[in-house]
Amino acid sequence: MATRVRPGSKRCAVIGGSGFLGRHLVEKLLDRGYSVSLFDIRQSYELPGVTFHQGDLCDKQALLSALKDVSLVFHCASPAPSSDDRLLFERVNIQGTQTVIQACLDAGVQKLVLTSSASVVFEGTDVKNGKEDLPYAKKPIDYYTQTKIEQEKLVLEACNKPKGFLTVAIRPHGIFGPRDPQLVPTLVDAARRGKMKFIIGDGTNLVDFTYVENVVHGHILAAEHLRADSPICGKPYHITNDEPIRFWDFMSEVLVGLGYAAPRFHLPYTLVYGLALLLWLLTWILHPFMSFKPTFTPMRVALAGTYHYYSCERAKEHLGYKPVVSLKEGIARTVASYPHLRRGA
Ligand SMILES: NC(=O)C1=CN([C@@H]2O[C@H](COP(=O)(O)OP(=O)(O)OC[C@H]3O[C@@H](n4cnc5c(N)ncnc54)[C@H](OP(=O)(O)O)[C@@H]3O)[C@@H](O)[C@H]2O)C=CC1
Ligand SMILES: CC(C)CCC[C@@H](C)[C@H]1CC[C@H]2C3=C(CC[C@]12C)[C@@]1(C)CCC(=O)C[C@@H]1CC3
Repeated sequence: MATRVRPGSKRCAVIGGSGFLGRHLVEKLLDRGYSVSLFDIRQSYELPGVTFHQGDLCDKQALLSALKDVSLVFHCASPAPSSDDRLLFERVNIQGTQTVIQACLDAGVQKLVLTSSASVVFEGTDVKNGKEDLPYAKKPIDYYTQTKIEQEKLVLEACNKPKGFLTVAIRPHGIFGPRDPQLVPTLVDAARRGKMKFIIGDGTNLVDFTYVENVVHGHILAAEHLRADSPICGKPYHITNDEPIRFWDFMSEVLVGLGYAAPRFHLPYTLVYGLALLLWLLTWILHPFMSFKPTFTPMRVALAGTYHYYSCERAKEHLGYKPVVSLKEGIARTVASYPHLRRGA
């Protein structure tokens, strides 16, 4: 076992720090006086105060050099859900997270903050104001979510006060903001291909979308409250904007803000879900001969047509969490950050 790093040291590591959330987290940590050891499979930027370590988190030796003299680790790396690659999710999110935990123990790290997902309790049916005591999904919506469940269990079970290793999991939902490679680009791509004319279901389903800076704020609060005498050790926390919005109103605000028309015509949920399932089956059967990625996957249809919003009361009570950017402001900042995705650009 390595020597423990001085508690209270402001040197931390961000695994997945080159990604969308990771980079916002790194930027805020620097603002708050931390120095950052960034570990990622790719380098996307350089900043003073950040030491970049390139490597795969399944490689313990590579991790160990990034964790030297670090007391606090944020683990926010994952393959993208859209990669739809079961073996990759298992290797990185499950085996890789075991490696991260072992490397933290070997390096004498004291605190590990995992970015989990509120979807670990979502089975494709309505969740209204879901609290952290909901059971994990027995039938998760996809392989990505299945491995996020296993990953969260591993990290929370690794919390060990006698060993001085404390863990906590943050469960954000529908993260959006500048530089997001997923939500806004997928939406705009669908709009440009004329696929955003329809509302799935009656359009009244409420959903959480969380501005990235609120997610970052939740992570830093969790790290700074993680002490042996605090109630947060080994627990998961929902972090949302605390402003559930109709899924289709959110999509419309982003689309209209970027100059596209809002969806108007309604289609029954079960019809679209059935079609998406059929399409998914067809792409699976045909995948040896052709590669085709449908826009409307069963997972996206379930997310677009059901209620899924979560209570962040526990985070408010234990972490003093309160969103720092409202949904309206978050949408305005996001829309302004994508001039290249505007209609006609
Ligand atoms: N975006 C969202 O709406 C939500 C995200 N989350 C969680 O938040 C976290 C961050 O997500 P987000 O920022 O959107 O994702 P990104 O894909 O933008 O960031 C993840 C980063 O991890 C890197 N990475 C992937 N595999 C490895 C590996 N084996 N070793 C080292 N680095 C690796 C990625 O590299 P590369 O790009 O090359 O794969 C990328 O730089 C994830 O854990 C995700 O599950 C939770 C809820 C909602
Ligand atoms: C084509 C449209 C019907 C939908 C376009 C937007 C979607 C790409 C996004 C709407 C909800 C998002 C979401 C995620 C990814 C992007 C969306 C499907 C996650 C699956 C990302 C990873 C998670 O942990 C959960 C997220 C839930 C919401």
